[in-house]
Amino acid sequence: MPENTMEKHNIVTCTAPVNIAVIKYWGKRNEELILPINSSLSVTLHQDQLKTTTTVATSRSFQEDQIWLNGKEEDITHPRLQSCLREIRRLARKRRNDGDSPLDPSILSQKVHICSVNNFPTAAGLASSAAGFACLVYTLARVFGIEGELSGIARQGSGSACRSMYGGFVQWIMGQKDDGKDSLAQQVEPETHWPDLRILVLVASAEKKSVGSTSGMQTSVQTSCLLMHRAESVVPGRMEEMIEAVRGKNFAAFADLTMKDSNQFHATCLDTYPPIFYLNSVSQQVINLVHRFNRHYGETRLAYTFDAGPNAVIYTLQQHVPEFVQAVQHFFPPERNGGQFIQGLPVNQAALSEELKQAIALEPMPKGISYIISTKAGPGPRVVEDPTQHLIGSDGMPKKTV
Ligand SMILES: Nc1ncnc2c1ncn2[C@@H]1O[C@H](COP(=O)(O)OP(=O)(O)OP(=O)(O)O)[C@@H](O)[C@H]1O
Ligand SMILES: C[C@@](O)(CCOP(=O)(O)OP(=O)(O)O)CC(=O)O
Repeated sequence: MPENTMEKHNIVTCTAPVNIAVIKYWGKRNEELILPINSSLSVTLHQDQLKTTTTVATSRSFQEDQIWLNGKEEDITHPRLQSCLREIRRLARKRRNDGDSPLDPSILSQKVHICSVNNFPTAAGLASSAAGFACLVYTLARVFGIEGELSGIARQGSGSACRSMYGGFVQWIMGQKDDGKDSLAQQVEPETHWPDLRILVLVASAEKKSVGSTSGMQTSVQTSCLLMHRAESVVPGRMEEMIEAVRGKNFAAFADLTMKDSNQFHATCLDTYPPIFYLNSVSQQVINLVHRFNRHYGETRLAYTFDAGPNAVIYTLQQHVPEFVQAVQHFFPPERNGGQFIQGLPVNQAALSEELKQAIALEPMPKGISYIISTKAGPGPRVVEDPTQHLIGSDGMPKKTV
């Protein structure tokens, strides 16, 4: 690498959030463009707890495009990475040709080095592909001087990634066009809209999952008639109801829809042939716990939702968090000397009443849940201004600490 590499390379670092859908995306009508068979809606989680950080550098001295993910070099020829790179370079070229690019035009002929880390387990059903591709597209756009709508490009990395381009409450409108130009994410309400909403990620397993979302939903589209019914006759109405519940901060309506939609998504997995099982016995116990907790109080105080894995994500209001966390600790007793059971936003101590314990009445499952991440709704992708945070060093390679 020549000594003057540093002067010559452009470098930008950004972070992007995870999102957890409350109306699920499952099934594509176009695999290559990643166009869904139904609209979906999610909450963007706060980056103080869960985030991807990505640095992109360009230099005349780089021989080829390269990517390192969590310290390991990955295959840059992956079609979805190629789609994102191609679309960003295409837009950059268009800006240059239109004469409105602020950039040194030579950047368009330069190769990129991309280095990315997730501060949570990759491919464990914690939506790493969503944060990962949102961060990649956002960072590339900054490097290549592109502004404006980017969710349509993030979508081509991973469908759910388009929703991570915005903070707060976000819908992905499925669109109708064959070229996908109208299949975009849109913010419904910002992260400040519902300040007492809390999100708890119950990590049941940080193992890599058995059936990935991409192949799982392909088999579902091919074999499940329940999925088609869901997409055509159930989701359109639910989207409207969910937007209304979010806008009105109606927790009971939000929570009931969230649970029903998660259950229907897992029902379509069971209706897939051969069936796909993402929930395990711990997930089922969490479902029971939530319903019994709600029944005891005669109102919906908690909602669960599960993506393509066994980890439960709980939506609740701030005032119910301490008691729920106590209940989880009681029915899933953690390892004595295990690490911190509750990570993220601090949770106050609470007493667990005998009445509630008896109402829940589950057989305890020791170590069923490894830890809980406590978080809330948060903002969309951000540029990191501090140059010491770059993941790529002055030699153009990932820093040793990455
Ligand atoms: N920081 C990142 N930058 C770029 N790509 C990433 C990043 N993190 C993850 N990915 C890509 O996403 C893949 C994991 O996606 P996968 O859909 O299997 O799991 P998931 O996103 O954790 O779960 P799900 O989306 O089903 O909730 C990785 O193998 C990698 O290709
Ligand atoms: C269950 C889900 O999390 C599925 C996410 O699927 P992906 O976005 O990971 O799939 P691809 O588009 O094939 O990359 C539901 C959701 O996030 O809406």
